[in-house]
Amino acid sequence: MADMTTLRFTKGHGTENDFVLLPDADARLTLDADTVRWLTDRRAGIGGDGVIRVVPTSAATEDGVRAQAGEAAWFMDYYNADGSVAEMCGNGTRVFAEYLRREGLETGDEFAIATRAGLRRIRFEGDLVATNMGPWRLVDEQVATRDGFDALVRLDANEEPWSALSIDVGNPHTVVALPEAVDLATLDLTSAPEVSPAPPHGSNVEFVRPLGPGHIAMRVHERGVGETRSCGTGVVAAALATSWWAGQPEPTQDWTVDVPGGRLRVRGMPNHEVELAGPAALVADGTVDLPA
Ligand SMILES: N[C@@H](CCC[C@H](N)C(=O)O)C(=O)O
Repeated sequence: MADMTTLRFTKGHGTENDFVLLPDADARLTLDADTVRWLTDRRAGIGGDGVIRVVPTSAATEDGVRAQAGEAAWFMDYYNADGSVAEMCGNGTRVFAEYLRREGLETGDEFAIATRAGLRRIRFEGDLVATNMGPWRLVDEQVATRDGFDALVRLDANEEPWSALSIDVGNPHTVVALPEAVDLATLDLTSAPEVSPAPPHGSNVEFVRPLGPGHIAMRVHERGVGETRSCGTGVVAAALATSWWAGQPEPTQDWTVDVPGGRLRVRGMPNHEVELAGPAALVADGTVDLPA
């Protein structure tokens, strides 16, 4: 359990991917998996897809995070609902940035935040928050270049697997090109899709349906969570995969990605980087007493 019993929290979401934010300016909070699971429980706790600890970058325990302290004052310490630690969360970056500004911890329209996947640059753009998601890479470039796909995914052991592409955007993703005959809306994502070859650290899995030029719909099964109503890194991976399959390895147009919780924009940037833009909302503040 954490080393204190009453915690302040803020609840926020980005396209209904929802998080419990825990301020920890003094870096006194140690989160274990039980505490995270309890906080994210939608019946017994507060409820959320993940927990974000808001902590000074200089106080992070990981060397790779502390190394970002010169450029980013605050570290987005991210946990999935099952208590596992994740490298990155695209929707989380916007909610985290919105929180930092509301609390006066950052004051400009542009600043950087620290994540386990490296520095992420934030830009406020009207009602939207844009995050430079950094560089991305194909997990198996050789196979992906030759075949367009490098993985197989199935939801049901009795069905034929679907072709997929593995992309790393700071965290692992497997994007499925859904056959036309399959209805995206009625896919059963209640259990984790089977991915082969099995990714060494698991994978978030996205299911994509093209809707028109530069426009796709997506549903996602998140590693460490289950189906969520949005996943920012997943949206980026889905746009990159669709662009790749269309013969455009570096996206030159904006992609609009519809998810059950809303709409996000993906934009190719110089130097093989990609930007994600969308809304961020802080909806509640309170205190919570952790069970003994
Ligand atoms: N919802 C996030 C991704 C959160 C982490 C993910 N479940 C993982 O384990 O990699 C997003 O918006 O990117």
